[in-house]
Amino acid sequence: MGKIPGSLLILNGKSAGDETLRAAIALLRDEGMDIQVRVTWEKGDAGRYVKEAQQLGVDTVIAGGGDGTINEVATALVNCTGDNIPALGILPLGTANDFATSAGIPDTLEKALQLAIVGKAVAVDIARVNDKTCFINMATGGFGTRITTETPEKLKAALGGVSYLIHGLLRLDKLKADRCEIRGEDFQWQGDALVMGIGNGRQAGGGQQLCPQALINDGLLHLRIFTGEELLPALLTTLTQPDDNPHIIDGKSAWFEVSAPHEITFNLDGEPLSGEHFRIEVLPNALQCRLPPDCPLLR
Ligand SMILES: Nc1ncnc2c1ncn2[C@@H]1O[C@H](COP(=O)(O)OP(=O)(O)OP(=O)(O)O)[C@@H](O)[C@H]1O
Ligand SMILES: [Mg+2]
Repeated sequence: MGKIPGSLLILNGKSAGDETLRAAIALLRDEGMDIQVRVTWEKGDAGRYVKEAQQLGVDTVIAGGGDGTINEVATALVNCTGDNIPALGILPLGTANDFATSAGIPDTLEKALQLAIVGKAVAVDIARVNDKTCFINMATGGFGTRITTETPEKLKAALGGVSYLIHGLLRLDKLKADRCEIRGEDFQWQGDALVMGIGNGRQAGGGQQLCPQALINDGLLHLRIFTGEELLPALLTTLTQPDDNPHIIDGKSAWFEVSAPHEITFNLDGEPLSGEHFRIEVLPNALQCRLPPDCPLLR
């Protein structure tokens, strides 16, 4: 015990049958690495395994899955108390993998595993909504929300990240702007939002760069609102020419408050949360994460 720092991989059950992963782990174990694996079945499992990981005294908890799995593991790490809190490693095995992709996590399984175990841990921020639910990557509301929450599992499996966009376009008739009011430090806006992204990270919805300047260790959240009366022209121009676009409003703040006269749904790292009022705040340096040295999300 103790000579090589241990890791506990929390693997989303959707990827439990991955033979390449089995082989990669066997290889690392042959090289002397101590890796334990736990498989999730439903929400809540990852949180319990993080507690176990802390009791085991491992140095790293690896989130093996998509943005939702990273979210659950990161949230549980932030809620850990004590001084032997493991660092977060990321093994992208989800559909969109927006956080991992924008953080520059290698896309081969072996390299990602290696980085997750021996990469340098740096302090990163997380965001918390209404003092309860966390997101490490992004909160999206409006149009983007409908895309992700309504994308059926089968379409996701068949098309990967692209399915979010295609599925969204197929449902254009159902989309409408969401009326809301948003406040932050030196920021206030009221109107109809088509899509709004509040980012600790940069991209969501399978590659949509909603907060292209966001950094995960600057103590700030970046906000981008896409506005417009007519949906299709606004959507096409906003996605294709982000600069000097009258339909785009940007903001930056350590916190944002979003209020709507009726229930709106935010999508936090791919998981929905509905309500009429949201206070979203950044928790600076909330956890340690093993990231590539040239990670574009670090300042
Ligand atoms: N064995 C399992 N089978 C199906 N779903 C699971 C299983 N274990 C956990 N989950 C659920 O999977 C969701 C998280 O999935 P995750 O986000 O990691 O993958 P994804 O949605 O395919 O990827 P991405 O978010 O990157 O598109 C959570 O809601 C969690 O409760
Ligand atoms: Mg997900």
